[in-house]
Amino acid sequence: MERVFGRPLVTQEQMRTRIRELGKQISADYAGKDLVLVGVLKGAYAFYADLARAIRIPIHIDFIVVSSYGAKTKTSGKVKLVTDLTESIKGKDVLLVEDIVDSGLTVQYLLKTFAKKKPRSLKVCTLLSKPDRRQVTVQVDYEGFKIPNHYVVGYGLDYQQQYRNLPYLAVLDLADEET
Ligand SMILES: O=P(O)(O)OC[C@H]1O[C@H](OP(=O)(O)OP(=O)(O)O)[C@H](O)[C@@H]1O
Ligand SMILES: Nc1nc2[nH]cnc2c(=O)[nH]1
Repeated sequence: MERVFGRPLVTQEQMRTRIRELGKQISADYAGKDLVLVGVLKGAYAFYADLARAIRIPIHIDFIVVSSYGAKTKTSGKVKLVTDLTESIKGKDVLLVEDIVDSGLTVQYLLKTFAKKKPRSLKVCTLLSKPDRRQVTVQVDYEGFKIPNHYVVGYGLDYQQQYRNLPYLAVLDLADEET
C-alpha cells in the first residue's frame, strides 16, 4: 500500500546547508588532530556520506552497527552491538556520527563502550535530536536540527527497514499503526 507522507520536515536544501556548516565547524575544531569519524549504522549512512565530504581535513573512516528499535517505533531499551569497529581508536580523536538522538540510550551505550577503548577525545555529532523524548541525559557536541516528537523517516532513517533512501526527512503517517 502506498504510504502518504506529509510535507518534508527537513528539506534536501536545508540538509545541504546545515551539513556544510557542520563540516566547516568540525574541520576547524579538529585541524591538526587525528580524527576518526565513526558512523553509527544503519541510520547514519546518508548523513555520514555527506558530512564526511563536507569535512576539509584528513580523516579516518570507520563504522559500527547497533540496533535497538527493531521493527518498532519505540526503543526496546536494549542496544544490540551488531558489528564492531574495524580499527583501534586508542589515542585517537573520535567523533561519533548519528542520524538521530531520541531516547539517548544508543549514544549513552556507545559513549560508555568507546570510553573503555581509551580514545584521546570522544564527541558526538547528530543530524537530528528529539529533546522531548530523552530518557537519559547525553552529551551532544554537534547537532544539525532539533525536531519535534514525531517518528521520522528518510535520509537514512527507516520504518521497518524502508524509506531510508527518501532524500528528505518526513513524518511517517502512522494513523493505522502503533504511535
Ligand atoms: O536515542 P535512541 O532512542 O537510542 O535512538 C537513536 C537510534 O535509533 C536508530 O537506530 P535503530 O536502532 O533504529 O537502528 P538503525 O540505525 O539500523 O535504523 C538511530 O539510527 C539511532 O542510532
Ligand atoms: N526512523 C526513525 N528511527 C528512530 N530512532 C529513534 N527515533 C527515530 C525516529 O524518529 N525515526
